[in-house]
Amino acid sequence: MKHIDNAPSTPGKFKIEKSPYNRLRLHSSLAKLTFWSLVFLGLIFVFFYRSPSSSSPLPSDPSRRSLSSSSYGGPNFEKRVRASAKIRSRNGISVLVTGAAGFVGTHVSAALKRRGDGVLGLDNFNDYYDPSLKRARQALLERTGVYIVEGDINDVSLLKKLFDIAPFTHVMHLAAQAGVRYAMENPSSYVHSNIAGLVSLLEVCKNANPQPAIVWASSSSVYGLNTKVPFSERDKTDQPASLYAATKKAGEEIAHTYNHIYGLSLTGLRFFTVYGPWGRPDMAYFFFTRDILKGKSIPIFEAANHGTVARDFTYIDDIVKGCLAALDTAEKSTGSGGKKKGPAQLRVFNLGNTSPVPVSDLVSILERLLKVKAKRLVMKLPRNGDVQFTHANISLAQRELGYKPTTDLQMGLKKFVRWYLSYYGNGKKSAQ
Ligand SMILES: O=C(O)[C@H]1O[C@H](OP(=O)(O)OP(=O)(O)OC[C@H]2O[C@@H](n3ccc(=O)[nH]c3=O)[C@H](O)[C@@H]2O)[C@H](O)[C@@H](O)[C@H]1O
Repeated sequence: MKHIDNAPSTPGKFKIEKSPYNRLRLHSSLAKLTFWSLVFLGLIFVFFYRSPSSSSPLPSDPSRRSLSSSSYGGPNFEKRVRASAKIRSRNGISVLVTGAAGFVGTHVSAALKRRGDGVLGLDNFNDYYDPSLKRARQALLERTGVYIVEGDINDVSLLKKLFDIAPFTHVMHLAAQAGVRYAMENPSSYVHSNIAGLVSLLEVCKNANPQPAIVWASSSSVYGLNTKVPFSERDKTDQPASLYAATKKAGEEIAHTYNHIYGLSLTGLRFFTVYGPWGRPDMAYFFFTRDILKGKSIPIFEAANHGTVARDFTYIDDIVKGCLAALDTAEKSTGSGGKKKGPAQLRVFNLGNTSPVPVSDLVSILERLLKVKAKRLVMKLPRNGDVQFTHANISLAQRELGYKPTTDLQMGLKKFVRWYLSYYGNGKKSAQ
């Protein structure tokens, strides 16, 4: 390094001297300079190629979120992937869970692991909301033996590599750009994750041998401006009210295509406003809790003419049961080598609670649980993609999956608040 420090900083500072001795010295200096420059460049090259991309915070630009698959590999990586994906129970399944550091992904991964299934997580740890919460979920899963590979669903070569190492029987696809209102701020992130990401995952699944069965997260938002309640899977879903909803609806159509052409077994689950411990800080119940504790006012939306805005809030444990039942009842894909060999299963289910609750009642329950009066700021429902109400008809899921939600909002929020206060230290530390 000393030689580099001593080297002239600009070529103009070189003085060409005429004597053979000086020429020799010059040649020798040039050789040394070239040698140490190469060593230096080599070190820079090694540093950039070997250092894990995770050491730097992920950029928020979704097109730059994908991590290079060249940074994955080696015997240690493969060993971890294999161990995590290994089935440890009779009749168990091996599941690739995308979005495993997310809210639903963490709970589903833990539940699968608990019953002896093989589980490998995949997550890009993006900064849509506080990544430290995702890291805490990751630590939780690691303790149960679930390894989360840090990578993006758009990284086809990484996905292929994972399928080469562990021939998954199932994929639980939960990685997505969530949030209804954020779609107006960052539309391209929805296209990147919910459309392009889904397609790259399905491309890899269709070529895998054997093809896995896929269960994935659609959304109640596909019902959009529907006014007929409760929402049934047979209802039309051609009036999405947000880009988020439109990308989830597009996902359902893309699923149809891959089922039709390649024989992939696909099950879409329309989740209805899922809440609970380890939840998402961008959701109303979560940031209402934070802001009530801080004494900040909370905006409560109401529809025209003081119309009630309501949601069919669904507790996470009920959703997990629905996800596991969907995996357990999924039939095998029928294709192989990218070719369809026969008709394959294609399903869509509502996973809701079937009892919509007005947002103002949600706030009242939180006030009681937190023992703090909320500063309510009632305002007109902004035109930002929100719909006035959601209400699931779950008879199909009941019949086919044995799905039966058991936790009402009162009980579910009690569990959430208990977790919130323990995680954020009785409100002293608070969610971002
Ligand atoms: O079922 C889904 O598929 C979606 O569920 C969730 O969306 P939503 O049902 O809109 O939940 P969430 O934002 O918690 O707002 C809850 C209520 O509070 C109202 N709300 C919201 C914000 C606010 O400031 N004030 C307010 O009254 C608001 O009008 C609404 O009535 C997921 O975020 C989404 O990713 C997707 O999975």
